[in-house]
Amino acid sequence: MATTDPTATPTTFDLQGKVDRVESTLHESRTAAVALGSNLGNRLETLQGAVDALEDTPGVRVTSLSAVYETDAVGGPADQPSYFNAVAVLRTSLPPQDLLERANAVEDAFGRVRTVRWGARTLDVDILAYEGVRSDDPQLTLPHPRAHERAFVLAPWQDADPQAELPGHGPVSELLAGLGGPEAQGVRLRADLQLRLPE
Ligand SMILES: Nc1ncnc2c1ncn2[C@@H]1O[C@H](COP(=O)(O)OP(=O)(O)OP(=O)(O)O)[C@@H](O)[C@H]1O
Ligand SMILES: Nc1nc2c(c(=O)[nH]1)N=C(CO)CN2
Repeated sequence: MATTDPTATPTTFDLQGKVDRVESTLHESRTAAVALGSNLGNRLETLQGAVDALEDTPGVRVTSLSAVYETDAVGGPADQPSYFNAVAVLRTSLPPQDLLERANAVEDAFGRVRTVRWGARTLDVDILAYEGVRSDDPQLTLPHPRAHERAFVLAPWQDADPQAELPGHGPVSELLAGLGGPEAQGVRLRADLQLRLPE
């Protein structure tokens, strides 16, 4: 009888997973750094929209924002428009994989089309680091495998968090200095532009 009783039928509903999520939302908050880039459309509006969308995510709070940098495109097809790049520092209770899913959803919401590797895009959202987590999973490599060699990442990251460290590589400020500073890679501060930290 018990097997036909609907109140006693096993279900695929993942109650434990749900409980784990609620628990993590309530109790655990970690620091993550996220790189934002845009070289198509209204670049500033898109970066601000991405910041707002991240802040609107349950379990995510944007705690610090960099200045806006205009940067020469690195890699991909020649003659791409320049990028606007920025970095947001977050406190989040989302696990890394959920944060990546949200980052990809925000890219999609801003019309990101994936065709050519490193091709022009309305919006790129990369997770630079998540607390001290190290992972070589190709779906989510942490820290970001190319962050240490990219002035378009390091210069805004240093703004948003002057004490930032890239796990396994050292202080962001030293990595940036080691590249010859922002200008050596065509990274220019746009002091006339600013992103707003959500209220
Ligand atoms: N730290 C990370 N942040 C974002 N995506 C990552 C990360 N590690 C691995 N990935 C994976 O990389 C895949 C390709 O991402 P994407 O197309 O945005 O690359 P890209 O930004 O063009 O290049 P790059 O990885 O050099 O910044 C994503 O589908 C994602 O699963
Ligand atoms: N200047 C600049 N170049 C890039 C960027 C970027 O955000 N800025 N993103 C890339 C893939 O993530 C590839 N090249």
